[in-house]
Formats: sequence, C-alpha cells, structure tokens
Amino acid sequence: MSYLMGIDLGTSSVKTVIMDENGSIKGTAQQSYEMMIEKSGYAEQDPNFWWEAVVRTIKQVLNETGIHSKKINGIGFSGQMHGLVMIDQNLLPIRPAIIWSDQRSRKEAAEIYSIIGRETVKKIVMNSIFTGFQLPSLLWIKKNEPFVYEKINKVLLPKDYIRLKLTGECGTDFTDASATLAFDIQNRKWAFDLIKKVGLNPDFYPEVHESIDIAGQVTVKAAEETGLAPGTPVVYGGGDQSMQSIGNGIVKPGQVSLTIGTGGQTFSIIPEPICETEMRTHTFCHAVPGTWSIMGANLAAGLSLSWLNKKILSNLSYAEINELAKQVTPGSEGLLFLPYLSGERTPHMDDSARGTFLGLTLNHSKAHLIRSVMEGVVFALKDSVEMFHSLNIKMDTFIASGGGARSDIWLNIQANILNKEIYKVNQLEQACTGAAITAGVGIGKYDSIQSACETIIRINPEPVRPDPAVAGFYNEMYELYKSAYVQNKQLFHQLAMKQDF
Ligand SMILES: Nc1ncnc2c1ncn2[C@@H]1O[C@H](COP(=O)(O)OP(=O)(O)O)[C@@H](O)[C@H]1O
Ligand SMILES: O=C(CO)[C@@H](O)[C@H](O)COP(=O)(O)O
Repeated sequence: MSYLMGIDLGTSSVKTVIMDENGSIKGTAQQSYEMMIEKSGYAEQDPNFWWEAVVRTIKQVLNETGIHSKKINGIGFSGQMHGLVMIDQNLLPIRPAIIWSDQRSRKEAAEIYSIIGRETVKKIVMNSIFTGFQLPSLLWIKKNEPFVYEKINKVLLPKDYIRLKLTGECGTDFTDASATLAFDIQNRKWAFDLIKKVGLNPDFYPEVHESIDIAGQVTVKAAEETGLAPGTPVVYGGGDQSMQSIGNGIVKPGQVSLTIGTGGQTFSIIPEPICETEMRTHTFCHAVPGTWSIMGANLAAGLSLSWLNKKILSNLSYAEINELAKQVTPGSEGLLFLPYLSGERTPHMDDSARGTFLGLTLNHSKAHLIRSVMEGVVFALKDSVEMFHSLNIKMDTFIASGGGARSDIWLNIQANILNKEIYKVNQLEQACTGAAITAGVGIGKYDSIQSACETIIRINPEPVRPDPAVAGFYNEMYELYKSAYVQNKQLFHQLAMKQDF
C-alpha cells in the first residue's frame, strides 16, 4: 500500500493527514496558533511559527501511524488564501505575514481602483479590490514600511512558504495566484501591466503552476527536520477553498459547498469565468485544470463563534456550546446577530461593516447569544446562495464543510435557514484530502482529480432536512437580517472612523 500526505495550513491551525491510495485517512495531527492583532484591524501570522507547527504535525502523524516515511509517495498542500508572505534573497521571511483578515490596506485598495479603474479590475482581476488581499497589502508595505519593501526578493502565499521550506523551490499555483488581485483570471497569468501600473515590482511574483504539478522533492535538510524521506515528491497544491472543494467532491457544476471554517465560504465550480456585476462574489481559478470557481466569502463565520466563546464567554467546550444552542428556539427569541466582526465581503464588500447584536432583552442569556451567532453566520451564507441564484449558478446538492459542520445544531440551522437538504461527505478532513488527492494525481497514482474524487469521496446518503415551519419562520428573519445592514450601514462607517481615539 502507498500513502499520500495532505497539509492544510489554516488560519486557526495546521492539519496534516496521511491518506492511503484508496482514500482512507490513516492519521491526522493538528497544531493550533493565533492571529497576531497588534492594532484593531490588523491580522498577522509569523511564517516561522507556521513552519514549526507543520514540522510538529508531520512528526506526530508519522509517529502515531507508524507509517515509514519512505511509503509517503507524494505531498500536497492546502492553505489559507490571499495573504502576503515576503521573503528576502536568502529565502527567509522579512517580517510576519499580513493575512487575509487584515484590514489596514483600505486606502491602498481605493488607490488601486483610482489608478486602474473599476472596469479594468472587472475585466482582468474579476474580483473586488479588498483589504487583506496580497496586492493592496503589498502596496501598504511599499508606502508604510519601505525598508521591508526594499528587501523583498519574492512574495508568496502562505502555503507556498511551507513548500519552499520542504523543497527549496519558490512558486505558486493558479488557485492561490488568482486570489491575490494581481492575476489575469481569464488568461491564467500574472497581470504584469496592472502590477507595474500600481507601482509594484513584477519581479516579486513567482512562477505559477497547476496544483497537480510537481514542484520539487523534500530536501535533505527538510527531511532531517521533519522525519520525511529526502526526495519525496511535492506538488504545488492550492488555496484552501479549492482543496476543500476537491475533498468534498465538488468537481462538476451543480454541487455547492457551504463551509464554516474561520471564514465562511459558499463555493461551486464553473466552466468559464463569470463576474458578478458589482463583483460581490469571487471568481478564481480552480484546481481542476481548465475550470474556475465562484465563491461567496464571509470573513467571520467560525471566527464569530470563537470570538464569542473566547472573549465574551468563558471558553466553553464545543459540546457545551452546541448543547446551549439547542436549548433556544429558532430565532433566538428575537435576537439577531450580524457577523461582520472584521467587515464583510459577500454581499457587501464593505470593510467598515461591523458586528452587531440587535434586539437584546433582559431575557437573553449566553445560550441565546450562541444560537444567534450561529444563525447570523448562516444568514450570511444564505446571502451568497441568493447571489448564486441571481447568477444562474446550478445548485443541486449542498455539502456542509469546515469545523462548523461538526455541530449537529449548526447543520440543522443551515438546513432550515437555507430551506435545503444539507449533505456531508465521508471524508472528515476535506482540505487535507483535497491536498493529498492533488499529490496523488501529480505522482500519477490517479488519472485526474475527477476520477480520484469518484473513487474516494462519497456523499452520505442521509441529509439533514429542513422543517417547513421553521424554514418559513427563518425566511421572515432573513428579511430582517438583510435590512439590518442597509439600515445601519452609515452608522457602521461612522463607528469604523472612530476606531482610533
Ligand atoms: N464541534 C464544533 N461545534 C461547533 N463549532 C465548531 C466545532 N468544531 C469547530 N467549530 C467551528 O469551526 C471553526 C474552525 O473551523 P476549521 O475548519 O477547523 O478552521 P480553519 O480551517 O479556518 O483553521 C471554529 O472557529 C468553530 O467556530
Ligand atoms: O479568505 C478566504 C477565502 O476567500 C479563506 O478561505 C481564507 O483562505 C481562510 O480560510 P479558513 O482558514 O477559514 O479555512
């Protein structure tokens, strides 16, 4: 039997799995880390900490499974998207990475629009210029930390740094490159003209490859650090949403994944790139060669619940959280939560949107806060589903994914708010599975991503079904949810301006 390794560099943790060629997960290791929030609106992580955490998970999973490193035939990656990792001539990180949830580059995003114009953005980049994406973050560095900018040799996406540590090779893949805002989505190449126009150095951008291409082999040094065998082939892998969708078997139109991870994502595959009129959804390259993805993105999904739990409640266990949520009736007795704790992408593309509890009364307890956060996150997913409808995206099957899919009550809320049957797949660690599958295709173990998914991924036959009465009630709540943003938008913007005294 041969084995594949999938590494998912998430925002809250890194997970590493060993999967056999039939798709059976033999072992999983996880290491958590925090975001560094130096100032309100900032979000950074140190690539050195990522690497240390990755090393620990690789050692742990090899140890616990007892699988000899020489039997690992290929390694693939999935990674949090959009972030800016800056490395110098010696291939070392110059400073902590500015990650996707960072909001410091508001001015730079506006500047990029004014330099290249909204129509060109729509035609080439096909995505809104938004804080936390690599291009505006890099422009921020150029303006605010010129001493860092001067030292840059290459800019990478988060998981690309881990691949560099394993193989010594710099590079990226289409899924992640297309989510930097410096990429020509239709033609699948760096938008060098645009990069130059905004005053950035095109030499910073590494080569771009298919997710299934082999990037290199594990070096002797990396082998000593991790316990992997030197010479093990390593593929490029992809952004977490693309990898997660492969782990969910989303390889043909009609299948939609609903992810509640740190962020929230509604994702489907499309045969040609399309752009929503106001660029309120994302259009990126998908890992299945020659295809694209359409995605609704919510910035604080699982993050809203972990914020509530860590900062407001007293670090309850998930079992306690889910039990408390179950004790409250649908609608949280008139309490409505807007999950815009770090602004919102779909559908508002508004970095000044703010999180809100509306309708608090003396009767509300922590159980109500928990349920209402879960409901607010799913209303945000519904916004993306509605947007997919307006774009005529085929939606036959909805598959729940991410940490939030481990909660039965959150699945139940998804079925009722969306008024859809919600399925899950047999694989638990979907992003790692997607990463391992790309490695398997890269080394020739599987013919294609699609054929690997057909063999490995199974949709569980029993979905979570909506209850018509609850779904009808939630439909009314959804109208209130939508109007809450419209009615408070101006106030959110005024409050965002008051963040610094
Ligand atoms: N058992 C659970 N019950 C409820 N929510 C959960 C559970 N497990 C994880 N979550 C939610 O999922 C989030 C983490 O999801 P995950 O997909 O692991 O994140 P990431 O890939 O961003 O690191 C947590 O913030 C939490 O809100
Ligand atoms: O911002 C996006 C997608 O646009 C996220 O996919 C990030 O890439 C982080 O994802 P998780 O850590 O929540 O999985």
